[in-house]
Amino acid sequence: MPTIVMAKQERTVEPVLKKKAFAFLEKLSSDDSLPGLHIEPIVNSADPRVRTGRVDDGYRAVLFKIVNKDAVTYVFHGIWAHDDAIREAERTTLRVNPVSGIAEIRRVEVPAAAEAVEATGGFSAPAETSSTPSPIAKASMQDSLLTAYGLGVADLTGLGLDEDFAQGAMEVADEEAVLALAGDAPADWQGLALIDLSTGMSLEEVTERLSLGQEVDTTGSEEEQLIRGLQHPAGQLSFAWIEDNEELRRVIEDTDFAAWRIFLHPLQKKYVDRDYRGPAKVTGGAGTGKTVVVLHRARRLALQPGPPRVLLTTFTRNLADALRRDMRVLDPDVEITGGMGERGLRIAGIDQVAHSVLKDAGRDIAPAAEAVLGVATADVTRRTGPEAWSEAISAAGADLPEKLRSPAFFAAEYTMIVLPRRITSAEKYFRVPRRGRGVALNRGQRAAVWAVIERYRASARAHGTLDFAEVATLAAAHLDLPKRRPFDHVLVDEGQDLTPAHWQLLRALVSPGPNDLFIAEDSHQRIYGQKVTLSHFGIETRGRSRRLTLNYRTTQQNLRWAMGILDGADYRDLEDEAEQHDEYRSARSGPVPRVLPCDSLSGELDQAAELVRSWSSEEEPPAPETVAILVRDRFQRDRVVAGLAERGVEVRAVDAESVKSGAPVVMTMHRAKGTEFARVLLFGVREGSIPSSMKEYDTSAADWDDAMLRERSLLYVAATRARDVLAVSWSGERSSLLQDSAQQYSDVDRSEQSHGVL
Ligand SMILES: Nc1ncnc2c1ncn2[C@@H]1O[C@H](COP(=O)(O)OP(=O)(O)OP(=O)(O)O)[C@@H](O)[C@H]1O
Repeated sequence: MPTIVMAKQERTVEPVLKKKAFAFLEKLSSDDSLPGLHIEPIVNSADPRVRTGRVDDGYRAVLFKIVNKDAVTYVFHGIWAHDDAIREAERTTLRVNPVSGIAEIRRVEVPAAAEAVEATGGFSAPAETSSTPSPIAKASMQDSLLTAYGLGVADLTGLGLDEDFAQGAMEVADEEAVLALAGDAPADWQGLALIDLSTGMSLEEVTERLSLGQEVDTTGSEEEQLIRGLQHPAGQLSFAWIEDNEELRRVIEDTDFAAWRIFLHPLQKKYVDRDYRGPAKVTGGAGTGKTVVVLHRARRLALQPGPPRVLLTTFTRNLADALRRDMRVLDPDVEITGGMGERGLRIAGIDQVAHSVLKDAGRDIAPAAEAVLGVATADVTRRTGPEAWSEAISAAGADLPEKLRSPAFFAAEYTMIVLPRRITSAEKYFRVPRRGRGVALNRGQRAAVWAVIERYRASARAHGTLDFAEVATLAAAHLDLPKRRPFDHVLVDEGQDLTPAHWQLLRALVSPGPNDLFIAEDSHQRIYGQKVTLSHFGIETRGRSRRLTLNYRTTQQNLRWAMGILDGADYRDLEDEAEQHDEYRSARSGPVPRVLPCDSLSGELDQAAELVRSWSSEEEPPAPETVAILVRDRFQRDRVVAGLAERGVEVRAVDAESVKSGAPVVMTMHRAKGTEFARVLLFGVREGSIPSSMKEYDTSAADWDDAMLRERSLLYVAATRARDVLAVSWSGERSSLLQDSAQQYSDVDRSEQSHGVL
């Protein structure tokens, strides 16, 4: 039975052909001699392995047939109308790059005589073109980006890049030109290598990232070499081995061949497949495919024999729902279980997991409650409301210094110090080290603080409630006494937002050991809670921490603008290492973000209405639900929905529910975490809204700095939701977060705006 390898498609298969394409490939994978397939070689083709096959009367598939001993492999290149298919087949070759060993599909300039190819053993295709574009910005050699990094043509060809492509690369002077050239690279991996090098990455780093630099194995037949080339890690950017018919169906039926499901970056693939001796972590900017890695890895672990008990978790229920949907798309055959610790894969928000532990524990929760709260009972079903700290401060905070009368201070003190350290009495609280809290407390102040905490706990007990951090801490304590470990592997997405209680719970859910914890995080996207250092919770990822840097979601223009928001801020990751963002890059290009200042809210709403209208009246408008307006809070969200309705533009507020088709969406920036849209308007980016007034963080410089970092991150998260087009508006004073370099990349044109041109 032949094996099918899909080559990444430049064009999607037309919807009417999908069923036929699937039927064709299904037949081909069972028996290539079946009648009706009409697999035929092409006279005068540049590559003797090329074949065409009949999809229907008007369309043919172009394939390469590799016969390696008894095994037959077909590389599916695409489907074209009959005559185009023949032309494509005549001039296309599949070859192994002699330097990198990676398989590449190439076009030759002039169809070569088949005999000529045969005479060379059919392996070195004639006069290949790298389809290097000429309309790139040419520059003098001293202006070239790559020469500025000390690189020459030989360095690039030494990696395996085509000579003419390398020469073109030496002439590019700016990012736009790099992207244009990379988009037309002879092979995906060559384009990526160029983008990496043009951002200042060293040859060694590029070699490592793309698994280059190994001597090409020229042993065995040409067929064997081709198969190795198709299996090369960097070959996975362009070729995917299809395992079964179900996978084939999904690949064909998906509109865009769902690139993330099958064509992984070599680094993504490595982090999916690799076994780790303990906790491991993947970091990376927004849109670098961390979630994709976590999903593939969860699938791999869940499909192991046993099957093992696997948990895939994240910060919110919405995000967990999205992971569940994505897992169904990735592989509907992965069994998603509902119960705690059942064999198979469970996908749930971390607070849902904590709740399940307590629910399953029932009355057995008593020892944990005693250890965490100092009383042997806990009512586990209802949650403490957000007003509880204010009430406790009013009721028991008479002795508090003015600056400590802040619910934000108490929430942080409780989740960062009191709960993780299981403090149940004033005596213990007097002695606890409070490193990192940023505000020193003397004994008298500690007594005043503890009085409020006691009141908070007493009031919750009286109302029969627990807060989320208490639930997670109780769950962790329950699992630790004695050691109950409901999972074999735990994977975490959006790790930067988790609290100490969550990390204690995660550590308690799985025994330390191989592949125990796998964490995806981006500290630039922490929009909840305080900064946490993993090693304080028995989770040591040092030496097993890796970074993804290629953004698949957004354009380079949007990405640069978004990264400008982060400039100058001091971020640290979960290992307490300084974070950087200058390595992130995208291989896509698009318009520069629009910046739309307005004099009044009503003017800003006018602009938003006009913008959404103009997007929807384009020749090829985006699907309505792929347009989003992101705002600071729910109040503003409802105001935008009402304001646009008054202006005749129908948009839909989205909260906990998922996005429905049919109308542009308005959602808070917090809710937008983990989502993506073709076009995004950031609305109301003004001082006092983002960053907010920040009054409640006046208690300490450290709390204030951390809160400011979260505001910055929130705007970064919001800006990085945009795939293609980004616009930013405000009325009144522009947000100070935009004053830095984010502003300089933008396209502000007041004269255009004053004439109402968007
Ligand atoms: N190998 C790939 N090929 C094509 N598309 C990819 C690949 N990896 C990721 N993507 C796409 O890039 C986008 C971002 O991926 P993903 O959501 O995994 O990134 P992320 O790092 O988790 O982002 P964020 O931190 O912003 O949530 C998605 O649309 C995803 O489908």
